[in-house]
Amino acid sequence: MLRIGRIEYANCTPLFHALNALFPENDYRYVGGVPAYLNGMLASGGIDVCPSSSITFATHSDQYLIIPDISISSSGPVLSVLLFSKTPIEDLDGAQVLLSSESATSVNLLKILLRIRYNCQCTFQITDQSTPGAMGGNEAILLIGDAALRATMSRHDMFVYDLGELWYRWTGTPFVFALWLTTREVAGRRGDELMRLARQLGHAKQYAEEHLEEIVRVSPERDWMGPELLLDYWRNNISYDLTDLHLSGLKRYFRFAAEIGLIAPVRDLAFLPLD
Ligand SMILES: C=C(O[C@@H]1C=C(C(=O)O)C=C[C@H]1O)C(=O)O
Repeated sequence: MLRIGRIEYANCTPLFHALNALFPENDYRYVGGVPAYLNGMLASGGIDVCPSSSITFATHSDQYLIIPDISISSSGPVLSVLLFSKTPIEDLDGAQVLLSSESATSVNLLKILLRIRYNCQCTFQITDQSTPGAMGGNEAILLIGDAALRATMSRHDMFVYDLGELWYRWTGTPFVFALWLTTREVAGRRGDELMRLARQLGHAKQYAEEHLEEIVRVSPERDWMGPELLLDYWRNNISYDLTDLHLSGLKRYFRFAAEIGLIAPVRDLAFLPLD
């Protein structure tokens, strides 16, 4: 039985809903959590495969395999990866910035944007705080996932920067927040099951795109986001694609990350073979 990590954010709801609706016979075991937790579970062998922070691949590119044709990404605003700041981003030089403990990719994206794009040297502190109001004496806070969506719906008087949008305006390429990753070790033992899952994810992706209105009616996020905003988010912000253009954005992100010493240079992307 494959153990699959399930990110408990609104961005994943359509895909997992579709996977279960299309293939009810699957005996997958789901393990829910935030990305940072699931990244750790995949690394320690507690799960076999999951949508993982994309930078996870880069940290051990000899150990991980990418499931082809699927991601969590955006080409422009993503709506759920947001920097809330008391000052304009270009004035953050010397400031201390709080970083969501749930993230691995977006925290490094922010570091790249601050250093390379805005020429700001900041200090960073990881936090479990999930509202912009809780940043105390710090200058800014990075929130991801549902915490970011909730924060943007509440009242505040801060500058808000959408990291998907900043990246797209800067580079002209999509940003890949999450890749579906497995390990070479699991692929050696359960290659057939992973290939079947990869095929099912392809179908689920298409089904999700075609049934968003149905899915919104039964999704738990509808209660606090409202059906219109949730549909809009799925339709116009979140994408599950992983095209060549996405991969060029991903490689550019890895190059920037290596340039400022966040990771070692990544030579090649490695994919799960599909036959
Ligand atoms: C688009 C998002 O991207 C998420 C950001 C991640 C990260 O920063 O490590 C990991 C998985 C994604 O779900 C989001 O948070 O909504």
